[in-house]
Amino acid sequence: MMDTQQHVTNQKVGIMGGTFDPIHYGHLILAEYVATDMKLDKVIFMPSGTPYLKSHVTEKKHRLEMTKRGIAGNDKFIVSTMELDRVGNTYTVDTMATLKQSHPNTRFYFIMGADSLFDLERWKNSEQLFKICDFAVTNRGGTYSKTDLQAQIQKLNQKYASQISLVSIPDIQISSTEIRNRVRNNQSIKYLLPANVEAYILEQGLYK
Ligand SMILES: Nc1ncnc2c1ncn2[C@@H]1O[C@H](COP(=O)(O)OP(=O)(O)OP(=O)(O)O)[C@@H](O)[C@H]1O
Ligand SMILES: O=C(O)c1ccc[n+]([C@@H]2O[C@H](COP(=O)([O-])O)[C@@H](O)[C@H]2O)c1
Repeated sequence: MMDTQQHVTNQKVGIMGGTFDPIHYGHLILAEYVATDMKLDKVIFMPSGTPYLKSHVTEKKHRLEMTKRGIAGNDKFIVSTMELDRVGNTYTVDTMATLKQSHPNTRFYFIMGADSLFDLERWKNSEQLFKICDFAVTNRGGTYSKTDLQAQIQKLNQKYASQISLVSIPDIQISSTEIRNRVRNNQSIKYLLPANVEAYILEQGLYK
């Protein structure tokens, strides 16, 4: 696991969780906007080890390398291998409980898109998760109306006393699925993700 200890004591820290298969500008813009709006000191990109709801996920070493390349050049962004190193299905509650225990004075914000918000109650031990960390959520490509999002946030905040904030970002329709499909179909993925990640995908022959 990367040593995050020295970076995150007594701070406000975002956790940008994802499969990152591959990382793209949607993830990066989301993390940057949340960091700015919530005045975060750091954002930890946390590639999921075994995302139990997804099938055919690319090897961990490739997703880690792409994530490292994707965040390069942003001093606020770091990568943790905590979930990649853990054995078994990846549950956010385990990650956040471990982080909270080792950094009791740090305020953690789990960052996510609206699709995740509507699944959140079905995540493992979500009631415990709501108590351990705050959430920063954004719309995703205009999928939900602002009213629906606000209603869902209000519902969860009332039911679980959770702290979920809505952050606005420009609508970005990019998804990792689309990038994988485009590579498979020999279509360009330029400008959907950082050039060094694109180069890595092509060098390694991923998603063919
Ligand atoms: N374009 C985007 N705009 C806003 N949020 C996004 C965007 N893409 C991903 N996210 C959010 O980032 C988090 C991690 O996403 P993930 O790594 O699964 O990427 P993805 O593009 O959704 O991948 P896939 O297409 O394989 O499902 C999720 O909470 C997701 O909602
Ligand atoms: O803990 C859970 O039950 C859980 C269920 C689904 C997703 N998550 C987390 O949500 C983040 C985004 O997931 P995904 O599958 O959209 O890449 C990632 O950090 C996952 O580990 C967590």
